[in-house]
Amino acid sequence: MALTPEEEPLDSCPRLVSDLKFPNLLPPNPVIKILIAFCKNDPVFDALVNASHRLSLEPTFVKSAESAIEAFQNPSSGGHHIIIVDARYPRTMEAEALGRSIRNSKGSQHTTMVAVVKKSVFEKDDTAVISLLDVGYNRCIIESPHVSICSSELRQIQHSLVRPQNVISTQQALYTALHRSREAVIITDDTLRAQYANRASERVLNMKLDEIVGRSLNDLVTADISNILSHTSRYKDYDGYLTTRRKSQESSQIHVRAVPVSCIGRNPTHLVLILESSSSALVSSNAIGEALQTLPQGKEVPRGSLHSIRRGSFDVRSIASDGLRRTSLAKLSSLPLEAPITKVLSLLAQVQENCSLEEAKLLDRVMEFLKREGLYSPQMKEIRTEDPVATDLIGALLTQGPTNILSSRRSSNDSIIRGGGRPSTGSIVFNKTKESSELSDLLQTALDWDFEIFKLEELTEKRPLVCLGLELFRRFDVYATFNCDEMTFKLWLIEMEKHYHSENTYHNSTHAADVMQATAVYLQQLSNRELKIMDRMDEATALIAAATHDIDHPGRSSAFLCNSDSSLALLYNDICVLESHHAATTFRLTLADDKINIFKNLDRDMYKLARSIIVDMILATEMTRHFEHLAKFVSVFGTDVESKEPLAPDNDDNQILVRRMLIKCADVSNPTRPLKFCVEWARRIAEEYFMQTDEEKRKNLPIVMPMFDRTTCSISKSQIGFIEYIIHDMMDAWNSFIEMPEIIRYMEFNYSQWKLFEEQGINTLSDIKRKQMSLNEETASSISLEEKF
Ligand SMILES: Nc1ncnc2c1ncn2[C@@H]1O[C@@H]2COP(=O)(O)O[C@H]2[C@H]1O
Repeated sequence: MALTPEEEPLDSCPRLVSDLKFPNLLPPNPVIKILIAFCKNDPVFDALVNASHRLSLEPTFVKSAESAIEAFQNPSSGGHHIIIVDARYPRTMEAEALGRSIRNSKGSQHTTMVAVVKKSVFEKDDTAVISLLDVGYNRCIIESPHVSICSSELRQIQHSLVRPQNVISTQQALYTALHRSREAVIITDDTLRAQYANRASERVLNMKLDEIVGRSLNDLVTADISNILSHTSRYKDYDGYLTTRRKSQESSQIHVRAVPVSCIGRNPTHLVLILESSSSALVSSNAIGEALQTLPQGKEVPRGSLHSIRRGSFDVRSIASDGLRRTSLAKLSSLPLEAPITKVLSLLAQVQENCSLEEAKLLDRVMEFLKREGLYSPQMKEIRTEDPVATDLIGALLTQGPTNILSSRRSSNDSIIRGGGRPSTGSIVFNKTKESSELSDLLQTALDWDFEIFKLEELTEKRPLVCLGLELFRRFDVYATFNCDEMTFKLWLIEMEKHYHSENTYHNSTHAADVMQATAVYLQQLSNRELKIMDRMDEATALIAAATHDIDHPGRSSAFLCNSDSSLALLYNDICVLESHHAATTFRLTLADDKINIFKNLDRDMYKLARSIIVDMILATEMTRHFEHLAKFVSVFGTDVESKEPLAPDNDDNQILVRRMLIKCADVSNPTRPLKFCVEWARRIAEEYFMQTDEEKRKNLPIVMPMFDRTTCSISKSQIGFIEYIIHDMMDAWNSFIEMPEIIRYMEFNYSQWKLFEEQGINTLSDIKRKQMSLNEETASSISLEEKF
């Protein structure tokens, strides 16, 4: 039968260590090295040498105190387990001085020092022996010329002194492990006074180590200590929650596991406390944290392996590894709960274990931010603009839901809700003469960035969407991709355009046609690049989304709809009201009539795909998530214009980012168009904003953008702010992806012109109109903008 390590004879297992119940950390270097410092080779010396050979020790011999110190301190010696010094002749070998020097040398704390003394020393009195012990010798032995006596002495020294020292020496490695441990560990005596604390406990308790060690647990946490002791004195682990007494911070809940340990005797002499605060929990899912809070507190748990001691950690697997918790959390742990952000938090928690207290505090703050909603959404206060018009505009664009009543003005007029503008139901009959050659000439330029959108509006009597749509759908093979005839698309476009409100100055079908045209130019540019970024289905769905992205827009913002308790705001719970309505209207109208159902020939999977792309793209035009979309795009594709090799979207997530960015850039492309278009769009949006403010005043509603008052507003300033805060960075990022430097050139030129206008006092709508007339004259006399750059 195999013997257990404890039962094996010591000689056959020289590295065995007494009766520790945990797996031993084996001492290094099983060969025991012995340094024998004897000034002369007499029979006593010979007997010791023979005995050390008999015990397979590795001896080194020196003849003086100096050479003994040198040999001991020599790094190549690798350290000696035993030093035997001849203390019989103090004049030739100063044993006490040598002992002192050795003990003062680095690395001697685990070396056993033995002095050989004359028999007469023992017989007289023990003062000489005590002096030797006092300077650091562990043992004094009587000189003997007999090998067997020396061998017996050495064997006893080896067992009673060297081996325990070897075991103790390995504690250094265990303390290092403990000190670097992720979990906070505090070891207290049996009265719960801290005797040891590792580095992680600094973070959990927010105290320095020297403030923790020596303190009673009562001073460190709020806890019913008697409750803990009542468990641990009966050799039961305690498992529960304590509240920290954090310095200059709010106190927080920590999970504690107290494990009683007995170092001497039968009763616990120490308690090992394993602490974990919520911020360093490995699994930061709130669901799990809450689940834990609901578990029984201060529960007695069976004593067990090291594995079960680790249960204090919020690691799902270790939590689920024991009794009650296994049953209650088994389901949770088997669910795919880990989100990417959870992994990030977990990695940061790991970093936190090995950093300074200051760094750990900073990481705590970082982790708090990461746990918040809307990671990419800037808070309004972080956008600093001196100009109130820009503040108004950017604030309104980035804010969802009803206007904060405290931050807006109200007029005194009492009135009720404004209904959405009624879509015109007139059928589309083009003026044959206008439609003819001029129109077809214009459509030839359908993919030019300086496409004359307002000329198309005029030629089509404010119905540009159908004409341009048919042209672009043809160019991008949309009919083939959807396996659907041109007539269905024509009827569909007519129906969609009918649901744009022609009375809106900005959000009408000309804006839809303009966004669709920008989308087409971007698609064309992407397909010109070597990279296969968009397939035919991507192109078709992008054009369709652009055509309908503002359908049935009431000419008022979502905030207005929320403030006026409109039915749409009620339907969509004040969330993403308009964009949800545009997407829903697109599908509701399209599916309602087979004659216009452009999806009718797609199989179910294709239809689902097309629908999800279109809905996602329309929703992406919602401005409250502008910075989120932009930041995600930049984080994947960067903004390095110099980089010649654009990154291809290599997965579905990245493909989505490109589509969203594409429609967003098309939606607000007006500041990147030639100046005369840019100015006209600015005039149109300003007029729409003014109408909203007029109505808000009339109806005593909160005023979403108080600065957009037709009597006082500076349109130039609003455009400067819009370009600075919304357009500039987005177009930079987009240009670096698709390489269309003209959008940057136009944007920069337009920006400089708005600055000039502002200096010249060109601010109001009538100022802008006058400016437009002069711009048109300039164009007529063919002064190209390019020449002006
Ligand atoms: N030139 C501009 N000046 C100010 N705001 C603009 C301009 N162009 C677009 N916008 C705003 O940006 C928004 C983008 O989404 P919407 O089309 O819903 O509504 C648009 C306007 O509110």
